[in-house]
Amino acid sequence: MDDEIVSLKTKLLEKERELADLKRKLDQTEKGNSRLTELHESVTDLPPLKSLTTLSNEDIMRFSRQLLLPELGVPGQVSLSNKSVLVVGCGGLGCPLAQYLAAAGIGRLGLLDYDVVELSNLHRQVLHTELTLGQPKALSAAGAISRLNSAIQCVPYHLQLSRENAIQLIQHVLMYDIVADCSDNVPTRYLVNDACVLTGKPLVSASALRMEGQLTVYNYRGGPCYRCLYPSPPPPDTVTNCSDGGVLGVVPGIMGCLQALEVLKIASGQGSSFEKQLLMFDGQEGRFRSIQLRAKQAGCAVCGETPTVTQLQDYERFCGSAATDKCRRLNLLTKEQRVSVQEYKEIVDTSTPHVLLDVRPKVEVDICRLKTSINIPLASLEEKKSEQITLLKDKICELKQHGSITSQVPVFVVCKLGNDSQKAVQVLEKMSGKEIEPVTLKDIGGGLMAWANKIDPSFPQY
Ligand SMILES: Nc1ncnc2c1ncn2[C@@H]1O[C@H](COP(=O)(O)OP(=O)(O)OP(=O)(O)O)[C@@H](O)[C@H]1O
Ligand SMILES: [Zn+2]
Repeated sequence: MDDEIVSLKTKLLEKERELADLKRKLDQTEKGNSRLTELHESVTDLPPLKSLTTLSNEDIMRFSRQLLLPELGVPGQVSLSNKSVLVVGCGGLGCPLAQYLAAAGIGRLGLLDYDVVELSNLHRQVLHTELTLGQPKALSAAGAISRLNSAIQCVPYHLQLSRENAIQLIQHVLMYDIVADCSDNVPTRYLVNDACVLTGKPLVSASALRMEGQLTVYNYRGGPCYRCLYPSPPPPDTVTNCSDGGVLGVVPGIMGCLQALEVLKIASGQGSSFEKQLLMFDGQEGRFRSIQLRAKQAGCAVCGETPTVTQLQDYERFCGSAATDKCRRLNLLTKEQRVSVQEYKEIVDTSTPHVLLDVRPKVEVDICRLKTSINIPLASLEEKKSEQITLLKDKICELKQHGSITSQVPVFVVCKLGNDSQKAVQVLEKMSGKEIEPVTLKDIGGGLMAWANKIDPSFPQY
């Protein structure tokens, strides 16, 4: 009976989570759509980008150092001031990109982001500050940009780019000339690509993770689009983002600056160096490499000769993952194999003998850990590293020797968010009764961040 109640409660919790996710999505779309309408009503008041042909004395003074470049000169600078750029994502790439475009005198900047500024953003998202924590990133970035150059038109969009609003945003009302993809998830990359192909805009795209970065210009002067190179999305669980893999702030800084350089070259009429090339930066080695990309594909679903994608799609379904990097939640186990953090707290409070296995990489364990845990990173478990497995064997042995457990030892597995720990339970299930003694395995749902949120507010979040 008790089991049935626990299982029903777990089911209810899962459904409540799903419902909360759906509500969040609905809320975002509704807010996004109404904001877009409001915004477009307000931006119709913006003066059209002037078809300037000369520079004012103030412009000459402000831009004097770049005006001296024969590659730019007065015609290039005038061209910049007549161009508009939509920046998708005001994070690690979008901040430096927007900063340099504004400083260089681009005519109009659209700054789009659905998220708000968090403390963990400040090491790399250099337009945001301690004073703008909690503010929408689009507004925080717009404030910083306007302080840098009040002459440019800066349009903040605090909303999620979606299939419903992308074409309208890029093509109608304000008409952006160039789009820069500074987002951090695969569905948004396909969405921005398709929207650029359907509206005929060049797309300057970059990414950064850990110590590495990449940059390409898509859909420009006969070059390939993103889909020409990646016709189908990668499996969702092979994609790592900054909050999982980490990133050194200066790496997106470098990539965002390179993106700005290509945007400025396109906007000033010099063309780009990367419409058929992929630039790769390795910050550890301090090395840049550039490789030739495969050409535009006649059979490409969106830019090919007989396209099948003629309007925007459901990209989350296409990619099998959310268009944000916030809520990737795997569901690999049965409810019997999982406990909530509250249930685990009871195990601790009642001093029930058990092993707590933390499967995060060592760098993360060095940041914070639960005192009683032992650490075997998921990768070591998967590789069955004997040294590490011995740690677990010894711990199981210890519990048995103390005589506190006569049946199978319960092993609770934890990680940061409750995804890797599920994979670890699957690996350990196969080892139980073979490489290790038979054990009862339970995953701690939501991981240490759920522990910090729901049980112990003094536990660090990262
Ligand atoms: N579809 C989208 N519409 C609007 N903004 C988006 C969309 N997809 C991603 N973004 C934004 O792009 C930015 C990507 O930047 P970055 O990865 O540096 O930031 P982050 O998501 O805050 O980082 P972290 O992973 O550390 O939390 C984020 O601010 C995110 O909100
Ligand atoms: Zn294509």
